[in-house]
Amino acid sequence: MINHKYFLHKKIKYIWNDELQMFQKLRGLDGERFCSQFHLSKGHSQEEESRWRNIYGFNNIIAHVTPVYKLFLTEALNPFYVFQLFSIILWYADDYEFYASCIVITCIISLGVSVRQTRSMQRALKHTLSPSEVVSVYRKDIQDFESVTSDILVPGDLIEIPPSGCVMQCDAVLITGNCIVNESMLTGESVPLTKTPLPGEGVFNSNDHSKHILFCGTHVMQTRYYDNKKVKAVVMRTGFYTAKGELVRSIMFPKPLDFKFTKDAFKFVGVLALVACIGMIYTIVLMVKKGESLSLIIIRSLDLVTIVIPPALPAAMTVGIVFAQKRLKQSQIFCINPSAINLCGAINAFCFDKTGTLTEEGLDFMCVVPVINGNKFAKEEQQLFKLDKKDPLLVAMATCHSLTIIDGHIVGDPLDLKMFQATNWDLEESGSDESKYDVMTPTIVHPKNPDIVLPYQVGILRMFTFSSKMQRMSVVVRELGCDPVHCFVKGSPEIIVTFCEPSSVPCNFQEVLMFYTKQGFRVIGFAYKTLYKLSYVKIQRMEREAVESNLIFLGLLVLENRLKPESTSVIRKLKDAHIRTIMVTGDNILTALSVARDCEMIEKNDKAVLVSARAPTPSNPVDVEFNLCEDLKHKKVMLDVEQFGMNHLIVDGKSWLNIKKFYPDILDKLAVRGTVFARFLPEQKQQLIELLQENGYFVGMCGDGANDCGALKTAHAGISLSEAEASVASPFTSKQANISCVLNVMREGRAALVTSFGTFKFMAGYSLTQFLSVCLLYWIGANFTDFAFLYIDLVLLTSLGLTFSYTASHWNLGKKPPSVTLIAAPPILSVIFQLVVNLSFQFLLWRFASNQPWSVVPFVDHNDRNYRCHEVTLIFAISSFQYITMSIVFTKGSPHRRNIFSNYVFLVDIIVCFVLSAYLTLCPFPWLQKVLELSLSPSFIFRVLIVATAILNFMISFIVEVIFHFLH
Ligand SMILES: Nc1ncnc2c1ncn2[C@@H]1O[C@H](COP(=O)(O)OP(=O)(O)OP(=O)(O)O)[C@@H](O)[C@H]1O
Repeated sequence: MINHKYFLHKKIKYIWNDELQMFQKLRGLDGERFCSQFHLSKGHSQEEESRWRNIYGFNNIIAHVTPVYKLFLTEALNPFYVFQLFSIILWYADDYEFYASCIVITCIISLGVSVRQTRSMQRALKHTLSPSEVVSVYRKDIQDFESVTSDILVPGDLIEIPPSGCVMQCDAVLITGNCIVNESMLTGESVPLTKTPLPGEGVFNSNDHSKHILFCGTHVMQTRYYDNKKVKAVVMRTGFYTAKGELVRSIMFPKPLDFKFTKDAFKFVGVLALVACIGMIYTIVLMVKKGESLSLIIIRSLDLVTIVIPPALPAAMTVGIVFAQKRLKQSQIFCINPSAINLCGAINAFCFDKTGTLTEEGLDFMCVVPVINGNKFAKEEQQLFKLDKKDPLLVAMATCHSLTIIDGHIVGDPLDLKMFQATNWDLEESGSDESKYDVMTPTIVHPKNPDIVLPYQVGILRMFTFSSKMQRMSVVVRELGCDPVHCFVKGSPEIIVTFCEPSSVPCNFQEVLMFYTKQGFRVIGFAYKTLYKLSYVKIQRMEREAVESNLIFLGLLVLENRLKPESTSVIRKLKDAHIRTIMVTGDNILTALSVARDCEMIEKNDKAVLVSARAPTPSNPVDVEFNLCEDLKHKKVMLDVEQFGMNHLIVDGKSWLNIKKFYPDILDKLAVRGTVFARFLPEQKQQLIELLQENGYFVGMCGDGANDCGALKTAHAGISLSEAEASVASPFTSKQANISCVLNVMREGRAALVTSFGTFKFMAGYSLTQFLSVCLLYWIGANFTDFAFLYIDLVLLTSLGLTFSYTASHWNLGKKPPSVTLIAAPPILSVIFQLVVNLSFQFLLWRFASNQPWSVVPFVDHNDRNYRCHEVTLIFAISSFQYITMSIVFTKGSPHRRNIFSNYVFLVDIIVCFVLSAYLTLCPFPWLQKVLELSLSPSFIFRVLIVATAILNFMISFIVEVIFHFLH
């Protein structure tokens, strides 16, 4: 047994590296190594395996359900409860026994609730994790496969993937055979993918070779290998180091979000601590002057600290998030990182993927445009049966895809599926009848209604899968009984022509391409070449570059990709809310522009300006052009983005790359003004999001495919449209397959954010006013009674508890009357009143929300600090005066002094209230604009309600005062 120094952090092991003299994160076999090493792997012997297990541990992802006592202890040690404990001791020492006892009870209850919540979350997570399965693993020592449970697997093991498929229990590199997998857990995309064996040469890189990796938790639906040989894979990562492990870790330990609001909240708590210090000094000076005992001075001054810093603040601020998450779940939107919900409320730019997100996943076949006579486009053809069955373009469409048959149905990429259906050919997977071929092929295709005498069948011998980064895929095929093999390549037309002999590309290629893309069609290019005397083995060894070179251009396939019906209205609503909408897509720039116009991202009368940039040359040191898209031929060269005013800039991936490299000073402007970013590679999508974030935007991203993963992860709020309930790709996953989930997420985000703001203000205002009152009372030689504290804190807490879920904030406190009969009345009245007010506020909020979702938020403009400050000041003022009024009635001081003071404050209270109401409703000049803007929104009603609540509370105070007067 090897002993190694290590520590575990969030389920990941960090091992001491003697050479580097530092701890290093443990990795699987994804470190630096050659691809050939995987192919040469012979697995482990049992002894080797136990040595590896000593380092990597068992291959299981276990989410433990922590015992209650442990959870209780862990929770009790959290600073909030430690602070509470300190306060409770202090209160007991200060003879506030009853109050302290009540707080002990509430603490125990709230501890119990949070322990229960954590346990139910842990149990739910545990249920989603599947138990270990039996796998067949190769043993070097016995030179054969043996069945073992998956939890003993270690990196380097050679395993067999069963023909009927399985759920992967580890990350493994495929070395022989093909696998059809569903990776929705990983990418959100539920289209079956074909995984092919790792090439034999080159340096292994887990990102670049992801098409050859079977990821843990993904579903292998079927495997393929010739002659029923075993499909083998080498285990690369196990346990929490795998893709599924990463997902579970991201649920268990969500990424802390760097949100300004949280930072500001912490800063504010710092300010409160400062206020507490000032209070302490004030108390010490005051009490020393009055000649109080040392113990009393210590207790009273520390007491102030417990008042100023509200210990329940962090807990209270998350309540809005909990409710938002629940409601999101009801609308089939799942969230694995709840703290991202608050961030959604601050989003001011939203990026959308095009295909499958704004437009339908499925496509409609429009036509093909074949090339004839060497290099001329023929007329477009909509009826493919008119083409000869051996026409290379038709054969390319029938063979160049990654379709497969599962449960008797042809499945795969929607584009491939539509293209194949249009050919009216049949697809057969290799089965019993493999004798037809000199070598066995996994898939054959042939025209429907085959010619019995001279059947025409084509076998697909090799496939290079589609990758967004390469924008193409290719196949090597051979006609049954014939020698030559054909290589067919299909992909984005711009890329395909770069691999073609220039003489085979029609000279009007750009014009024809533009003709279709301008109308919003999705255009795919085809090319091919023929090779002779290639054995099956040679074909299997061919490099992708050898297949995809010196090609002959075959023609174009035109498909229609319709807009989803919900897209336009959602985009319009986002624009109404002044949220920037951006399209970032892998498709052609003109197709993207046309879709952007259709969904009104670029409105009818708006101008779109195409930005194209090339590398500088000595004669042209700044080669950047800005062309108005309506008239591409008329080149309008300008160098300053500013000159285009509010026009929409559109740019493609190539120009973006050049701008990034050669003209970085205009990159920021481009990101800020750009509306359509087309032909973007997955990493460019991510770069754009990062750049927007650097420019101060809170960015959301909605996408559906594997090519959006990076962007979804980087965005503040990534929403993945997927059938899976959770994917590692993004914090949010929506089962609604359209972008209306964006509105839901943002609405809930805004509501949660407002609740957090409100709760924060309430808690801070509450503690500050209590602080003021107590300071005042110390000054007049009095303090709250035990019951007064209890009443203030508990009534408040009760009303808070009842209304947390619904309201942003509330500022009213009850009033303790002098006679026993009236003691209960104001608190009950107050709670009922608060409840009614808040429920009606909630009702109004949601009523308005459904009609005009974007006006519900008081903080429409988050950057307007003045506006926020004013609001805080107002509410502080109201609550302070109310609090002071009430505090005087509760004092332990002489009734005489209390009365005089009470009446005096009461009067000031009413005057202030009147002034504030007038200020709120009439609003002087600098505010007029804002108030008018807000007067239609419930936030205005909310303000009126606050004032009304305040007035009613004063009226209650007044009645109590009158009764008090009569009683004495
Ligand atoms: N199955 C496929 N085979 C060959 N080429 C394809 C295939 N699917 C897409 N392409 C080409 O590759 C390009 C890039 O594809 P990618 O999936 O990155 O983006 P997209 O689907 O066009 O758009 P979006 O990013 O909006 O989803 C496509 O525009 C198309 O020209």
